[in-house]
Amino acid sequence: MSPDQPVGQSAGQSAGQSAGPGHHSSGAVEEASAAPPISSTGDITLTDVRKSFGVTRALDGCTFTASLGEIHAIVGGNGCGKSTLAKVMSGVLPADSGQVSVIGHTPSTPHEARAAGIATVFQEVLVADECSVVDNLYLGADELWSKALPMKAKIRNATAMMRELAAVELDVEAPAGTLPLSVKQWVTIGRALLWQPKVLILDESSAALDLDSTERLFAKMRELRDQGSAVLIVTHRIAELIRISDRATVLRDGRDVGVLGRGEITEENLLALMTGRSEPPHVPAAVAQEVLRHDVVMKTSKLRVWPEAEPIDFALHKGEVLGIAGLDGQGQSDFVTALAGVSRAAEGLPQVRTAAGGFAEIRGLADAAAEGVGYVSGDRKREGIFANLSIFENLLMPLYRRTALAGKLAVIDWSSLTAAFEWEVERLAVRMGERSNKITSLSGGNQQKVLIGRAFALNPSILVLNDPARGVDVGAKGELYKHLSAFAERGRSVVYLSSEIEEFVGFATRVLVFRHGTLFDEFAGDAIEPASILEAMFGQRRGTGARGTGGHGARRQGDAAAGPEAEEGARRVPGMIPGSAGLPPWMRGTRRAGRDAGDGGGR
Ligand SMILES: Nc1ncnc2c1ncn2[C@@H]1O[C@H](COP(=O)(O)OP(=O)(O)OP(=O)(O)O)[C@@H](O)[C@H]1O
Repeated sequence: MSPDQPVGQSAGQSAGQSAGPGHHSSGAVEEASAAPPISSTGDITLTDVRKSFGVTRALDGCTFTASLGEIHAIVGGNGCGKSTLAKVMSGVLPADSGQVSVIGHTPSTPHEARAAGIATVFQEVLVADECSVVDNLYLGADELWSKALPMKAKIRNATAMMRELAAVELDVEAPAGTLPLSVKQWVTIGRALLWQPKVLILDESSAALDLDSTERLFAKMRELRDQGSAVLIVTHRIAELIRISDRATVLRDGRDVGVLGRGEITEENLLALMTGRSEPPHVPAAVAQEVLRHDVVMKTSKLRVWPEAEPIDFALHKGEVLGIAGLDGQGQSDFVTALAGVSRAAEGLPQVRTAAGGFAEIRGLADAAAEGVGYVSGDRKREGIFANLSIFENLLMPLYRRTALAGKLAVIDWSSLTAAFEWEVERLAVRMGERSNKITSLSGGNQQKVLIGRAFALNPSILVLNDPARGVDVGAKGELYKHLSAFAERGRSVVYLSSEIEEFVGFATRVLVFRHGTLFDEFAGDAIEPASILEAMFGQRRGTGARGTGGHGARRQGDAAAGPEAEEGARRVPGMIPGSAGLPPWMRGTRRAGRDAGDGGGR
């Protein structure tokens, strides 16, 4: 640390000082208004920063100021330069020009940044799968204090840290590769927190976290802020951002276009600054009741996502936009991946209406593709992109065979492919350079748009989307809803799983809430409203009940009142450890309430 580094309000803790995991006690969740007043001194000051990648101007004269003791959001559309700004502050990328001062430092390497007390959690979940959790947590730490720390102490620290952050009892010596995405995300966050940073930068770090976990992350962020650190967050989850941020800086096309104070951070203001327009995104009116009278195009009968879960009788109608909600790990992801043929349910097969008017079973991806069922995953790294291929190939590869002239792969109809590419790229507003560039040259949100474009390009009759808008900016989300609604209005159907319940409002015609691996409640039309859906997710029935759902019996009536034992029993799944139902083997007896159980399927 340099001598002129401002000292945080708490703490007497210097950057890089090991606080140890035991230091990280969960603070009570309080609202942003409890924040200390923001100092006007620019503890973090970037002035007129420019950074280009070839012809792409990622930062084009960007100025950014944040203070110690605040939670400051960096917001903007996909590809506007947020991650680049985070990387410049973290010493990952050098600025081409402009001044960078982060608590008195201009780090030129990540190592320098870390030594100065700047810790960053990057957008992609960077975990070495083959290494243990403890090694992952201490990754990159060896040269400094952790070298002196005996392995036993590291294991103790790592166990305590994961217990506190992720609320799981982990075997921290086991390889991290088998962990679900949400727990891996906690490993990356834990790695940053081990340093008790003076500046913590979180780039889309709640994207893989469920509701409970996000609350724990918020508590941690507030704790750090109250201790005098600056917490900078990049997120597209507007509702979360409004709740947690003390200030927000909005970027557009590589420049800062406005700073909003606490009371000014509203979706309307953010959208106006991000897009330069003031009208909200167009969302067509719900056609909830009408659509339920349409033909059934997909159904399940007594399908069980887990062996001991209650069976699911479900019907999707022509023209429907069906939202799927639930706390993480309640079976909703297993359900939608089964619908799309990506995974198999424990019992039963989904059925889809065929062109001939009958129903065909979906046993796998080939059946799904043959019957026009498309799938978009929110976990693009694991289930979506081909990192070594171009943007063009990533969007259109599944079409190569279809468009091959005379049915031969060797003769590809490039002109129709190009037309399809241009159509999808334009309507999804993908911000990109050359189409031959690797897909990894795109920002995270733009990569996701390419995956969505791929699904549309296959012209499916049913589109199953598994949390597709992760990392997609609010403006582009509005566009996506518009395209999906238009798709449904043309007589197609949409199944849309989201971890952000606000996404359903004004978009879905019906929402099904999952709990304990089965349908728990249902909302349609005007009843689709975040607070009620949230209550249902936590076991309070507020909707019309899950119609057509078989055999919930007594537990359906008494779910909320049945008490912790009944709750635990209901979650028990064969092959899992009693008392930690829903948990894979790498988790031993747990205090987590099963809410954020690793949702291995489809994520
Ligand atoms: N390594 C790179 N090579 C080429 N272009 C890049 C590279 N990194 C970023 N870009 C481009 O710079 C622009 C800004 O990217 P950046 O990742 O900072 O955007 P972002 O605001 O974080 O977007 P998102 O919200 O989608 O994550 C984009 O157009 C992106 O394609």
